[in-house]
Amino acid sequence: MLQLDHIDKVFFRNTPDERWALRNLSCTVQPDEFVTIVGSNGAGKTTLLNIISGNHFPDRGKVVVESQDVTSLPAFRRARFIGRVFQNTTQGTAASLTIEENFAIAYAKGRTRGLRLAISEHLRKKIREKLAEVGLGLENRLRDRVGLLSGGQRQALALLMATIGNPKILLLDEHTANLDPKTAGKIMNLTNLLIRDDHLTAFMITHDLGDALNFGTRTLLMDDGEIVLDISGEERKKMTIEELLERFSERRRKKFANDRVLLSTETKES
Ligand SMILES: Nc1ncnc2c1ncn2[C@@H]1O[C@H](COP(=O)(O)OP(=O)(O)OP(=O)(O)O)[C@@H](O)[C@H]1O
Repeated sequence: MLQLDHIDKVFFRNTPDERWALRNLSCTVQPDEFVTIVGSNGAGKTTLLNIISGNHFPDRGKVVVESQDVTSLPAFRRARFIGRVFQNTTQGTAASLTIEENFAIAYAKGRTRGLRLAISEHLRKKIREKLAEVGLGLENRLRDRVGLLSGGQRQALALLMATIGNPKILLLDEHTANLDPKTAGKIMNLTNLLIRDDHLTAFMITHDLGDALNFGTRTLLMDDGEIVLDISGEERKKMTIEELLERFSERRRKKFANDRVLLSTETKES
């Protein structure tokens, strides 16, 4: 489904500030896989999503989606088959537009024809059905401005908008990090439902090691531009947070360092 082949991404190459965000990174992901990504500070997690989405191009290596080499395809051309949701709840939606106008834009994204923002009855019905499934009471508020909604409601909208055009791949960049635990739980349930029902191949960056192991089907642990651990199946089912951290230390000969990850682990333990 998705193949990342020997990817290097270097910022400020040949300057004193040279940064290797990704180093010779290879990874093959099958359809229906839901990959959670955790890593140390500056490990390259967001850069990895940017390489998949086409927001960044690799300095070396290939990105292949369903046997098509998309390495040099820009983000707007990939929007047809890739949806993305960000950490910032205001980033995925336009506050000054109504719910249905936001959906119309999301639906038109990546399509060469039908770039009109007019909303057909068919689309309106589809939006209502999707919103009703979420259970946030938004299905009867299609003409409300998105700026009036709560962070959780906006993030639910961002998720539905990212998937309304039937993408193949869904990228989630800490999309629950700015929400309170209860709302984050609801958004994760919705995420799971959408991934399962729409048969999406998904990637989710999280700073919560528990979520990384509990959600999805496979976990990548990253450090310094590389995948240190790639866990799935029975091994993953049995894996505890402590074991994950131990395995990291064994491999890298250092302690795992991500302030936000360690903070969220400590908060849960106390
Ligand atoms: N646009 C950019 N310009 C210059 N350097 C960048 C850029 N984006 C990322 N980097 C650098 O590349 C490295 C990887 O960054 P990235 O944001 O991918 O890491 P991350 O794992 O998502 O980090 P964090 O968990 O701390 O958010 C870091 O050293 C970062 O400073």
